[in-house]
Amino acid sequence: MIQQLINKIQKTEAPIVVGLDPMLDYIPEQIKEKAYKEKGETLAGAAEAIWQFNKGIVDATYDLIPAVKPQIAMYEQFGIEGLIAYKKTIEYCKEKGLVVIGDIKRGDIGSTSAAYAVGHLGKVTVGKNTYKGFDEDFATVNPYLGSDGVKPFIDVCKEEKKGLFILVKTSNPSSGEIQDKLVDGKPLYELIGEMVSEWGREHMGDSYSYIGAVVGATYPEMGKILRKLMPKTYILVPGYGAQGGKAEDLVDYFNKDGLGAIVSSSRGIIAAYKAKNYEKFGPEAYADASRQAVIDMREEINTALVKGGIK
Ligand SMILES: O=c1ccn([C@@H]2O[C@H](COP(=O)(O)O)[C@@H](O)[C@H]2O)c(=O)[nH]1
Repeated sequence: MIQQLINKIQKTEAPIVVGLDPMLDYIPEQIKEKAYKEKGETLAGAAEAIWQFNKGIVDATYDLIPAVKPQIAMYEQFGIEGLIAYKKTIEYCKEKGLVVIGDIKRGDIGSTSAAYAVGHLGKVTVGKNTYKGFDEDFATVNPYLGSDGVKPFIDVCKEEKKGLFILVKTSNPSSGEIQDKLVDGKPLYELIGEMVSEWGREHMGDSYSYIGAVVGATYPEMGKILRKLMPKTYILVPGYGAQGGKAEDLVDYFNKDGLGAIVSSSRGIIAAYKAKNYEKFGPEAYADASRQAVIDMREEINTALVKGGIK
């Protein structure tokens, strides 16, 4: 799957993931009204609204991008109905040829991680039958329970030819409270980066490992260090746009081959119609605003890569 992701990045010339984080506040009134008319102001109504909203965005952007990253929390808040919308979104994105990165941030003791891995990336056996649960292509994993929490995900990825992005240095303001603490004289995120690189060495695709890392766009100095520490690791870079990450800060997350990083933006794309730059589109044309925001993000990143001597 890592090579498929790379091929799509090269084909679209867009090292970009669109984050599908459909908060009700971002969904235009006409979509919510229709969904509530059909299913009421209920969890089912909310789930219908987020599904229709996602569908509009995917239809408007799928030809420009390699991948999407649905954030499971935005669906889980609506209970089972929300999870059905999550699954429908995954299936639809795959039909459209997109790679799906499930932002699930799981990780637990070994036996529980194994169940998460099966449910999201693998197959479960029921009597004589086997079923795929959510069936994302990649999942995000929290490694802070240690290797027994990560290994079950790696085993399923090997079996299913899928991949992971393991949290190394997250984009949020307080990530340093834990992740920057010195352990044996080194920041914890560097130690985790070394572990991810080591796991990746044993699980290589053609040129990059299918065991990737998450490094936030909001910490470019650390991104530069981690790029060198994990040369064969694909880096998922959240925090672009709404959290303040800028294209010119991201050049050092890439390798000289122009690959090695994929930048994620959620609110900056899906709620673009609410931003000043795109307000001319209005809520009716929210999906066109998202399309324009993807085109602009691609241009910003590629221009920064050219200026930085990467492309
Ligand atoms: O370090 C991390 C890891 C994951 N995320 C997730 O990415 C999106 C960011 O949304 P924006 O609207 O583009 O800010 C969201 O789903 C986070 O849970 C992250 O931000 N930082």
